[in-house]
Amino acid sequence: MSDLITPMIGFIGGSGVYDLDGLEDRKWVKIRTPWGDPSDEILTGALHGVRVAFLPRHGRGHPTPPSALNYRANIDAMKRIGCTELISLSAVGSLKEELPPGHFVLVDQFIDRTFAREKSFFGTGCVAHVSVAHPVCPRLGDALETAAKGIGIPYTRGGTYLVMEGPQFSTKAESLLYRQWGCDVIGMTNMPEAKLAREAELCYATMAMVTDFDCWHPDHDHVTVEQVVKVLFSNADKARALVKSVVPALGAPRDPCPAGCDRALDHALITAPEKRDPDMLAKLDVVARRVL
Ligand SMILES: CSC[C@H]1O[C@H](OP(=O)(O)O)[C@H](O)[C@@H]1O
Ligand SMILES: Nc1ncnc2[nH]cnc12
Repeated sequence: MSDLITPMIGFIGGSGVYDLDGLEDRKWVKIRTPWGDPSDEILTGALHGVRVAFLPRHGRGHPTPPSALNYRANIDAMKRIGCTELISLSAVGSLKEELPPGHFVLVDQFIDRTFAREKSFFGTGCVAHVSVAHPVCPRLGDALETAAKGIGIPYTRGGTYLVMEGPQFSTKAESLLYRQWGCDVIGMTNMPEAKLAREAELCYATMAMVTDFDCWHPDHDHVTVEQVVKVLFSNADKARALVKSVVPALGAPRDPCPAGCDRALDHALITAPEKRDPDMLAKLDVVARRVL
């Protein structure tokens, strides 16, 4: 029989979600990582006795744009503080008429069009290739779906999130192309975040919260921050309600992830032990501690 895991639920709050209310024993904690500093201190506490950690992705007050985020430090810091699973709360544009502003999408796939970011904890001195064929943990998806249904949030289960580099919004030609590709929503942050969560063997899921129709839409010739912010704050209130509902559902001691997210590195390392760089291994102390 395997040892049970006592979960600590990590939330990465996107645009509009800079704090969590209702936590017992609230404390903002500074975490340093071998990859540099995360976006901000991490808020720790408990909800209904379940340990929770929260990181505002862009920092409190939103000082950091998507391309300048230290995604490696963010994921490492969340694991270092003890998270066993990560739930991202993200603002997105909609690429489908049937996903209007205010709608939530439990995305299950990503197309990564980012190009100016560090995308892996591994590299020269310790090479690893993990599978991201299924980047979202279905167990977290089930819990988020039940919570969304329970509190009456309009949602869709399943969808593809196109991750663009930004910070500018898309051109109309790009937006139309992504629609042809069958993408559902568009944003700037969930890659390489989801890939890094997989490398760090953390279960990961995103609740994508639609703020606007991207510029493909006949009624939305331009996306503007003003337009986005109008919807952002009511979405953020729903997201905070979602957190309160999903945490108790995920809090019980559990078996290892049935989808294997927490064993992603089992067959990923390819560098021979005698060729591994000790400095690199030292940096991987938390991310890859189970296999090194
Ligand atoms: C303020 S709209 C653009 C911004 O919002 C999304 O970020 P996040 O996923 O952190 O909510 C989007 O990806 C852009 O970074
Ligand atoms: N239309 C859009 N494009 C990219 N990122 C977004 N975040 C919110 N709306 C967006």
